[in-house]
Amino acid sequence: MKKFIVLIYGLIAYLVFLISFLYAIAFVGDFLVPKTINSETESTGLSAIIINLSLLSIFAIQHSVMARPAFKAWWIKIIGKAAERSTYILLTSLALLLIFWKWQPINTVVWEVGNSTLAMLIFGISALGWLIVLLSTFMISHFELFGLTQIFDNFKSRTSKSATFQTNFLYKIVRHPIMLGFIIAFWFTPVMTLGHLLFASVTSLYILIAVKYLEEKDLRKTLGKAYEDYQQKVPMILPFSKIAK
Ligand SMILES: C[S@@+](CC[C@H](N)C(=O)[O-])C[C@H]1O[C@@H](n2cnc3c(N)ncnc32)[C@H](O)[C@@H]1O
Repeated sequence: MKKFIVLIYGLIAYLVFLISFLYAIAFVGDFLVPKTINSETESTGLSAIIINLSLLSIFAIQHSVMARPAFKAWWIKIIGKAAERSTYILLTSLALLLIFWKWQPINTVVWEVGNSTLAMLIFGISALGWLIVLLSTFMISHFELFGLTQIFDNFKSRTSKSATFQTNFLYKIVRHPIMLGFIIAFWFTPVMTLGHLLFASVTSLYILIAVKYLEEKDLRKTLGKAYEDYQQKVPMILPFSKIAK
């Protein structure tokens, strides 16, 4: 019975992730959904900036703290190994939905591309960014990354194998294609408002810091020389850049 509950819980977490991921595309792209990054302004000036920075900080803290091995080791004792990743995904998705819900648009235009062909091209590049994000998750192990492997293995009383270290496909070009995809998706917009610029700048800065000082530190600890060699050969986030580290 407990295994069945964990299975349902993990499936719900994955569903919430799918909703938040699809909503993120429409939110950042400013189309289709009722509330986007450039919706009607509710508050202005400093209060909007403070609210938005607070929302992004909640996400950053949740996303970074819960991903650390020490936190995971402690948290697994409480929640159980099978449900750990699903819980992480669920809380990450809820933190994202909170951003979308409470985001304070600041609609001063920073740039606007008038030429419709160029605007479509920029929009297309942003869509490519989202596609890179999604495809890269499958290159690592989509179902393990989102906790599905763990809940199904638990249901079938099998031991889950952790995802293997990937150095092929897009991981041959950069070490963090998922993050590169996000950066492309956030920056390529035909209409850049101050609110969108704040969102793109803060998230990009967070990505760079989290990847360099948290994720890679953990990966070096776990994988040792194999990861150090990978760092020497493949650039972190900027494709074809000479300095890998
Ligand atoms: C959200 S994913 C992001 C992966 C990577 N930073 C990226 O942008 O493509 C985070 C998880 O991927 C794992 N990871 C990072 N690089 C990996 C690789 N080359 N192969 C397999 N797993 C990786 C990390 O250990 C972490 O559990």
